[in-house]
Amino acid sequence: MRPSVQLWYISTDVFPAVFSTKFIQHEIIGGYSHLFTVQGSDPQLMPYMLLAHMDVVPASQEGWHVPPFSAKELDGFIYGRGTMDNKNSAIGILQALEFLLRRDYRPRRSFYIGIGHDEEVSGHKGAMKIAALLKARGVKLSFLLDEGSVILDGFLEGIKNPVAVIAITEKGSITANFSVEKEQGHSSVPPKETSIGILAAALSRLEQNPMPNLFGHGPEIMILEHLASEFRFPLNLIMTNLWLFSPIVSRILEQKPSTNALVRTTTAITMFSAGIKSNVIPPSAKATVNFRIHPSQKVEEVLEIVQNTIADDRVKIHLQEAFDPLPISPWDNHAFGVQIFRRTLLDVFPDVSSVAPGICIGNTDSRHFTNLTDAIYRFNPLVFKPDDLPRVHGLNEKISVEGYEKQVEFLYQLIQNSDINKLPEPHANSHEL
Ligand SMILES: CC/C=C\C/C=C\C/C=C\C/C=C\C/C=C\C/C=C\CCC(=O)O
Ligand SMILES: N[C@@H](Cc1ccccc1)C(=O)O
Ligand SMILES: [Zn+2]
Ligand SMILES: [Zn+2]
Repeated sequence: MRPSVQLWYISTDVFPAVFSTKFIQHEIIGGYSHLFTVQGSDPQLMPYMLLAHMDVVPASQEGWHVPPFSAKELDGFIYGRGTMDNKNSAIGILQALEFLLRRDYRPRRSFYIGIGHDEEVSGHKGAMKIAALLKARGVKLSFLLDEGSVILDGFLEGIKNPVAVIAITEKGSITANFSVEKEQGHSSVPPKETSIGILAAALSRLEQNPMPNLFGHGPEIMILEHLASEFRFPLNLIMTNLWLFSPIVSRILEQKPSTNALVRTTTAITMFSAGIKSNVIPPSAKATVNFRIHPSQKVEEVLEIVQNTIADDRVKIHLQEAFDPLPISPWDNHAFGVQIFRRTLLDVFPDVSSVAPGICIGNTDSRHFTNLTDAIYRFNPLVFKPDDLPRVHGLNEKISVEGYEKQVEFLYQLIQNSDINKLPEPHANSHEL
């Protein structure tokens, strides 16, 4: 069935070579998502996949330097919702492919491009359907690359150079609805506790008692181990001796929200509603809490802690969505995807001094592809400074024109680098990365 609405930018007008090339098949999945199959010339080589999404979260009209859906350019930056998350990848992938095709490049290794339309609401109609279709076709992937981490610049005290962090797992998630019901009545004769008071106290206990700091129990410690030699003295000594210093380091990491997210299951009270009139005892109070689960925990363990912390059975818990952290993807010298990323980063980002494995603190469409490969990597070739992080889902999301060009260049090189059939022997130089 041909959907009635198609986004103008994924079209034959914008990407004429992509849409007219014989060895590329284009399909619309779930009404709006896109799947491109690029048939390589050598069927012996195992295919890979590039994933992106074109849907976005809402944007308020206030607080932006330019209207959030104008994509206006200001001082070398393109502003707009989706410029970092994740239209940059959706268009960047097609743009890189378009350039290669115009230069008559025929890939040797087949690959798939998936562009989802419902990532921000879990990807059940887009990415999940694409994954099911590929599975039904018997596809196995050598690796998959999606959004989820970036090149970090100035995030860690004591590291001078930008470092590429490639997420080898992503946190699990629980979205839980909490409610308290109590009898309605006249506010002149209030009970000792109202539904609002009971629920507010329970939520406050959740906030006041964060989940345990699990630094060292998951792959987050690998980030620091990989980056140890990047730190200036004496931090480098601390990072190379985490067996001794991890208690101090874990305390330091939990000070800032961005690094706190790496060391524990986070608790975010995101919605609250209650009350119907100023002189009516409220019959019910409701709240939504979003937990992002540390790689070393499971949904069940988190829920048990939640129950024990709330310790009040008048507070009812209803799960809206819950899934465990994702499996850990391979990270060693034989991991084909990692080799390709390293080499491509070396080609395109000479300033990046280190490539380290990390954790994606949000969730991505790639989590629907675990049946097709165990080598799922989440990485966008964008340089992030600390003040860029709040722009994702926030105000003034932007990408520099140069940054976007670098993203296209990265993908342009990555597609070509993936065409080697044998991994180069690791040599001293790439080892250091
Ligand atoms: C040791 C490393 C030090 C500091 C790094 C700390 C935090 C920064 C981590 C990640 C930032 C990267 C990406 C942007 C943030 C979240 C997006 C994740 C998934 C996106 C899914 C989506 O909402 O569409
Ligand atoms: N990617 C979004 C939306 C999402 C939430 C929860 C599960 C799946 C997707 C996020 O991490 O916030
Ligand atoms: Zn998002
Ligand atoms: Zn995203």
